[in-house]
Amino acid sequence: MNADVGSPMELTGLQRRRALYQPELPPSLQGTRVRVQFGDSTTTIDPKCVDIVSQAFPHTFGQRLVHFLDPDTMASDAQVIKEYPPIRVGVLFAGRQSPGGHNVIWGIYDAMKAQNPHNVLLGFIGGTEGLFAKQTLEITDDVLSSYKNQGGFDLLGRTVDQIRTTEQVNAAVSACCDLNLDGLIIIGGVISNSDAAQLAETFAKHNCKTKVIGVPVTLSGDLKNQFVETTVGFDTVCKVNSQLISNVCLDAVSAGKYYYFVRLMGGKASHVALECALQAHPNMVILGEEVALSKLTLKEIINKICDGVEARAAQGKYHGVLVIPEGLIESIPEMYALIQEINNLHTNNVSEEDIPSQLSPWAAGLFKFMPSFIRRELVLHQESDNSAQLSQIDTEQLLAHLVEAEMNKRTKDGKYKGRKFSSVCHFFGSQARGSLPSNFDCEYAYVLGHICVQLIAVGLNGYMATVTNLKDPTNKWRCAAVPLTAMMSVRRHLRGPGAVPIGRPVIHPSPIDLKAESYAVLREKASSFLLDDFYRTPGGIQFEGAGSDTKPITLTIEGQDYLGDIETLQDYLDKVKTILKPGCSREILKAAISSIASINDVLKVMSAPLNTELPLYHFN
Ligand SMILES: O=P(O)(O)OC[C@H]1O[C@](O)(CO)[C@@H](O)[C@@H]1O
Repeated sequence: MNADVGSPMELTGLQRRRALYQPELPPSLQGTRVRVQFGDSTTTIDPKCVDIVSQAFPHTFGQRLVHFLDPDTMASDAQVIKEYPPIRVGVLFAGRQSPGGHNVIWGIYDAMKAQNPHNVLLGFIGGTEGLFAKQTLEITDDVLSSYKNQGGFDLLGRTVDQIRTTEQVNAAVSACCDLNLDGLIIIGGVISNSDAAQLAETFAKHNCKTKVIGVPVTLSGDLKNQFVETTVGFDTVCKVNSQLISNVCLDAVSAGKYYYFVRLMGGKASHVALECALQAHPNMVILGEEVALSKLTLKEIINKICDGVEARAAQGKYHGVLVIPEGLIESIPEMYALIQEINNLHTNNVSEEDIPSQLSPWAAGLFKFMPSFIRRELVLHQESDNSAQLSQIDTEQLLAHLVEAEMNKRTKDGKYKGRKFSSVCHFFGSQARGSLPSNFDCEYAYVLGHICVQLIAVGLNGYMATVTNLKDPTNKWRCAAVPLTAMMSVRRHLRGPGAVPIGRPVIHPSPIDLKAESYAVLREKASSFLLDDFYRTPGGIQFEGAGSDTKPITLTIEGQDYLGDIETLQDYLDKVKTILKPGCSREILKAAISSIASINDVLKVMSAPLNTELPLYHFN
């Protein structure tokens, strides 16, 4: 565990100002009389897995959905939380760092103190290992003061995101019993929330009083389903990465000599890459989900990139920006098969050094074809969910290396007559993950913290705190809670009726929906992105004034009533106001919005360079 955890660093002027930002609460959480309503009983998101999940979670499966009611909502069956006897709650960061995590703790603390000043909140220092070792820090106003609205997870730190083995689960149970906890709040992504479900089941089975609640916090944005719209940290990370990508784009076009290969952290799914591509408009983006669906081989991907380089060279352009998700490597069919073989060898305790000699002949052939740096990275020890360490595999360098080789070959064969291809590689991971959180993440996290405390007060176990309608202003957010088992499924071997479930039920990362509007928009723009250098500069995160309340494009596009929602576009319109004729009023802006007929029009406006004339807005 890191000795510096919990020791506040000196705050800069900006940080001190950020510490003063007070997130808002939606009406359903304001006041002392919070009301909840129980909705339908749940099964699981995959109807084929109902039996297997219910058997694995006999005590916590099938619980009902919970909704927090606005003060003016009439509901005769609403349960009013009237009494708040003193409680003791533990909280830990169980997943990877994600901006906004500290605000979950702040939200928990404020809600607990509002309920009963005698409530005690204990933070586990060092995440899961701190939980097993009962290493706690009592959260107080003083402790929190320099962590409000700040990035990082350094108030408590984290270690290994796993509470799974019998030994680990037993240690967690005895920590909660010894510390006499009424609630345990686990902050993290799919892995941590799956472990939270298991722990909740164990507590229920042993009639333990501790209630386990999960909070969706991961930069990857992949804990997303019919109940969870987005995760804490995704917005900030996409904003920071989009800024970095757009900086790189402007640098590329300025010098006209490099191709930048940018890999983005974000786990197996490509949510971060999709959002950043919609924000910054790089020349090319290759998403893992589309590669997996089309079963594109590594060679086909390289040819696709080289064709793009050639097409640009035909226009006299020798620069460009390619964005890929870190999960791309696993989506390439032959690489997936190789990684699976390596994972199986790890599971059988074969050492990193011995893995190459134990691969099957075809896998050994592919492994040998890889540059030595990739070979070294592919055999690294696994993540806590037994998958490859995606952050450690330099896929962008592999692509740059193979593209260069192919461009040289095309030159030699006389097919390509342009200038020599030159690349620069980047991996954007911790640069964004350690950022000051956006207003959206600050608020979302703080609200989730409040929900957790209400759930413990009602005595619920094995739930995740959720908020929907996030594309709208906070006063329209809908607070709720969903049983963790409702999000669980089991991977199946084959598609179709003969599919056999394998493995244990967990919450799986959700891939990008290739039928969704946001992906359609990206595809529609692909050829323009490739050839026109249609770069967009979203700039740095804004904390105050115009732009400070913008939400992820993917979130707002997928929101049901996006077109009718003036607030969502307002910040953007504030920015383009500078190009409108003098005297243009707010009413005219509103009229302009209501005249936007289709999503494509909206996106045309959003992607237009800021000095472009927008006839749509010239009303006076
Ligand atoms: O910083 P680390 O420990 O390499 O973790 C990186 C991993 O964590 C995540 O951010 C969350 O699981 C992944 O996107 C990424 O692969």
